[in-house]
Amino acid sequence: MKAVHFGGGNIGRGFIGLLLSRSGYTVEFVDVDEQLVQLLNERGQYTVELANEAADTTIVRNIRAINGNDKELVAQAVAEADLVTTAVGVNVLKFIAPNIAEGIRRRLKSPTSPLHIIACENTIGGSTQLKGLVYEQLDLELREQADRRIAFPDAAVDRIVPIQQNEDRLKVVVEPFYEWVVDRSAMLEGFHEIEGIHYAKELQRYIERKLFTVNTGHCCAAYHGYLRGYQTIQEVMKDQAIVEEIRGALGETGAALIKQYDFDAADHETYIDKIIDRFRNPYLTDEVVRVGRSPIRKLSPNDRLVRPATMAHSFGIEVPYLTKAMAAALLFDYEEDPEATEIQRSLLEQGVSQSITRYTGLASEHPLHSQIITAYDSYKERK
Ligand SMILES: NC(=O)c1ccc[n+]([C@@H]2O[C@H](COP(=O)([O-])OP(=O)(O)OC[C@H]3O[C@@H](n4cnc5c(N)ncnc54)[C@H](O)[C@@H]3O)[C@@H](O)[C@H]2O)c1
Ligand SMILES: O=P(O)(O)OC[C@@H](O)[C@@H](O)[C@H](O)[C@H](O)CO
Repeated sequence: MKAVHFGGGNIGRGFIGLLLSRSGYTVEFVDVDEQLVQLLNERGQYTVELANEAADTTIVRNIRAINGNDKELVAQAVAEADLVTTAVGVNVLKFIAPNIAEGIRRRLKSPTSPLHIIACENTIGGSTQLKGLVYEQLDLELREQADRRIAFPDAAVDRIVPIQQNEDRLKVVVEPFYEWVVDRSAMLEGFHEIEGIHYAKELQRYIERKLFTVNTGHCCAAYHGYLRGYQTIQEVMKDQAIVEEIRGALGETGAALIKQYDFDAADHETYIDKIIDRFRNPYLTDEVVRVGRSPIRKLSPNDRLVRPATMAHSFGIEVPYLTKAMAAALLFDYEEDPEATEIQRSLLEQGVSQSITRYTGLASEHPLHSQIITAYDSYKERK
């Protein structure tokens, strides 16, 4: 069995590649990083180390790689694959879609087996988004054929994999915890179950619980941590005042999730505690600027801050901690992050009120809008 995985980066190697290889797949990574592609091909294997006391190690074998710019090779790989997965970043999906579409075009010329394409990105409905981008490239007849033979099941993936600082360029240090949930209802008949994936009937509750707890908490840590000058999430978690901000925000998202999905309140509290412990993992060094990366994406209406806040607001739940985290996100002025610099330019040229509307979608008359401004002004004064 052959899996083609787009994005041989941290989560690609440290989680998706590892699980697929363990399940008997030959994994072909597609990446635009030439050096990475060359090394993966030279060695045909890499090491995954767990961030625990024993530093447990696994060698991932049966892997190779192709350059994402080689359109011909990528399309052919997709045409012949048994499974396609991605972990490139949600904003990159549009760049890989044309090659996936070409692969599908070739594949549909003969009666091959069904294909599942799973986007493992931190977003709601990532595979559905990818499907939309791929279908834009196909004519109606091919789309109808693809509807019968190609599926795009949505997924939620959870494992903290920081930016790597190992001497060995291919080695990845990952936290021990992992969760990969895939929408069972979207799988085509006869699919081969992958060991370690939980196939769930209703994915929405899993992805929202993950994104609005793990990722909401994580970005609160990053944005408040950045404001106070910390470099790593592990340092941030030693600051009790920030831990209170995180707990406050997760109390708000938790209340909304419990109302929306009827989660058991005690179980959800345990889920939050476990996540906060994961952020503290002393065997990891996770940079604040990685976790805070792409603040425009993180402030967008359907992402980890605004969506749970509007959801909570619609249930009559107050969200002072989430609005404070949004204000802190606006002040994330890390110069190497193009989205951070774009926000800073907008704040300078358009002012805070217009920038909030532009990035969060919250109109100036929305009650949360003024709360963000109040928090922003107080943080700005302290800066
Ligand atoms: N790292 C984590 O803890 C984690 C956990 C869960 C989900 N995710 C999600 O997984 C995705 C990837 O995150 P990451 O941390 O692994 O990032 P990363 O930067 O380490 O990896 C992304 C990889 O994609 C490659 N890439 C970029 N453009 C490409 C293209 N056009 N074609 C092929 N490859 C391309 C990059 O070269 C890089 O190797 C993101 O959506 C992220 O939100 C990350
Ligand atoms: O990848 P992002 O930029 O959406 O979010 C940064 C981190 O919160 C994220 O990568 C987590 O480490 C991961 O989602 C844990 O499962």
